[in-house]
Amino acid sequence: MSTDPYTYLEGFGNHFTSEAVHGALPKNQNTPQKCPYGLYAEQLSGSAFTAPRTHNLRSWLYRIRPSVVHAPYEPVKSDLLVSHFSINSEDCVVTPTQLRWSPFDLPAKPDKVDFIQGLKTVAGAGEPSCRSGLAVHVYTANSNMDQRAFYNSDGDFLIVPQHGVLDITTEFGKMMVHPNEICVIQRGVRYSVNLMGGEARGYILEVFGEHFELPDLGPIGANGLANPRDFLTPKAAYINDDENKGPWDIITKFNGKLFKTSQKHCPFDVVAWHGNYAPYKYDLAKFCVINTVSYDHIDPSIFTVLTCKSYSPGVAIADFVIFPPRWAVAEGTFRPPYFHRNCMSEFMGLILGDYDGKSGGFLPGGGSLHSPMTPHGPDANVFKAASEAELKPVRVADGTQAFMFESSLLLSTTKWGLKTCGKVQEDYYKAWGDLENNFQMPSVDQ
Ligand SMILES: O=C(O)Cc1cc(O)ccc1O
Ligand SMILES: [Fe+2]
Repeated sequence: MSTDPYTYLEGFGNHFTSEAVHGALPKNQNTPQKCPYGLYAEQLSGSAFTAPRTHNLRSWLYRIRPSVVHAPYEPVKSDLLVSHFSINSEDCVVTPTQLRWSPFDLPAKPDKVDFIQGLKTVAGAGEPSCRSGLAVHVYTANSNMDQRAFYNSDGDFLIVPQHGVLDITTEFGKMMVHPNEICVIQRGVRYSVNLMGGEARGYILEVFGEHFELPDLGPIGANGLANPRDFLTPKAAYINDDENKGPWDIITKFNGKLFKTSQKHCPFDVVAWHGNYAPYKYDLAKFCVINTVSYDHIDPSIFTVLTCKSYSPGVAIADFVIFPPRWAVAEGTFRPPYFHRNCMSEFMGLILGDYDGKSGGFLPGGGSLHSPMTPHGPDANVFKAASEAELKPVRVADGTQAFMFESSLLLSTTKWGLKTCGKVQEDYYKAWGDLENNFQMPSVDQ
């Protein structure tokens, strides 16, 4: 069990209420003439005011000062962050080549790099101003954000820590996120990340248009996969300026570029809040795994934790899929991932251990990208071993956690991702080179 000093509100998409001080939420209304205890009321919208109820997201924050009390914004250099992936963009390259990255480097000491300074974009599609598309980033950091806070104006971040524990202070309260947990911090929410172990590395899926939802369960029924009650949202917690003197830097990613403003007061001064637009975390070990109990390899969509839907039924802008520890029992079946050519883009990462589709080269903190219609599948060693394995029930993936960001969009790779990071394995294609011609012509008398 990982240690977490904080307590949370349980449930996915609930209309929560949370008070750090009893009586701080106004009774029966959102905007009273005077809020309790002299607080200011502020609404944070996550959807158009007029979005249908099923998709309407907003929270009311009751805070010591409204967020608007700050200096003008100024640009901050942020060359390695990319959010525009058009074919003409100077920042990115398109290639159908199968790509695999060795683990991304942690910052070299004595450089001090915090969570935001350590963000680098690997791939993506679309762009935020038209609210369409996604980006895949990695973060590598070795210092706390301290009195720096961040909010993303472009989209929601689904953060997948691979190494190091993130102690995240948000406007809504505090969350501790360990490797093998994930968190979602939505567009507009302010937060600051401190590192429990001194260093951290992980992956981020950013979606520009819509928000993450639990996948529909169809014939699975009402239960299973990621169960709603296992999602945890912070409880209201605030810092009063008297305890923590400014100035604070507030950084935002706005249409792909970073901007900074400063303010004298702490942004984490929300004494109470209510609503259904709030960050959350989820422990991947709680995933209720469903799979075949008879034969054949089931498509990895059966392991979807969260999805960001497009307007086309059943087609995701991005799915977050995991490959959790489980029993493999399929009879008469080639059990690892099959050879395939997918109309979707598949970016994969590894949190812990190894992945049953590859016999080496895919390591924790690294990644891979298989683009639309680009062939891929088990490497030659995995194919041979799984073709000959005795098919008794076995535990697979114990002590491991691989994941996939799967998108219906074609991902471009950034120049940093393809070249500057220096982590692309040029010989990745050789993983399949030893797959032999095993064809045996039937003899004429058969
Ligand atoms: O390519 C991969 O390793 C991901 C994947 C896993 C699987 O079990 C089936 C299809 C698929 O794309
Ligand atoms: Fe695949």
